[in-house]
Amino acid sequence: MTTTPSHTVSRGGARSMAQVSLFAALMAVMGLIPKIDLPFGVPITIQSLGVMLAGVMLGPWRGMQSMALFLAAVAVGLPLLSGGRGGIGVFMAPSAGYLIGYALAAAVTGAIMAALPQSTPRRAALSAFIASVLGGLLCLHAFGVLGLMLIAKMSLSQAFAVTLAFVPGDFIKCILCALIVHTVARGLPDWRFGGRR
Ligand SMILES: O=C(O)CCCC[C@@H]1SC[C@@H]2NC(=O)N[C@@H]21
Repeated sequence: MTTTPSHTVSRGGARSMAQVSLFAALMAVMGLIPKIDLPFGVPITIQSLGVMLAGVMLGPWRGMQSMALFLAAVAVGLPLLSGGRGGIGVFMAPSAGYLIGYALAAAVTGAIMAALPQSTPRRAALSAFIASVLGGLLCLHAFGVLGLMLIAKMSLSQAFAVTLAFVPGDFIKCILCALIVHTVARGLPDWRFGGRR
């Protein structure tokens, strides 16, 4: 019978925690890049690329944890959202649906990434693109639309029109995510995208 030494387990756990923290920190760094404000209260921000990256790089569970950690830091008042915003009030603003969606979209992105081929850098990049479009774009926007309807009291068609404005930019982020995965897959061939075992 083979047993796993306890130090191996704790080393894996520590590595996992470090990766979760790293992607939460990456979101904070992305928050330093200025947002572009649009009239309806939802800014253009690079942070949605961080959501996609957390999902494809860490997988559903740890990707979601990293976003939850980031959102918890924002909720307690750290000014980590683009433009230096933070505090519980941001979860009552028109963009709150997107914010809540960060954690769930990372989970969906990660789950899709885990299910798709990644045997070569090119396949991993294509899988990352598909996972980002479905999770980091479609799923995130679904939460955004829900938030706009519940908080900003928009109709479904108004909320849909608002979210459509972000699609071209977010599509470019999906391409960037795929390019980053391609680079990581070439440089770190052992990396398990989507948290695959
Ligand atoms: O910082 C916030 O208050 C949340 C902003 C949410 C912005 C959403 S995320 C998806 C879409 N893409 C963007 O660039 N902006 C919106």
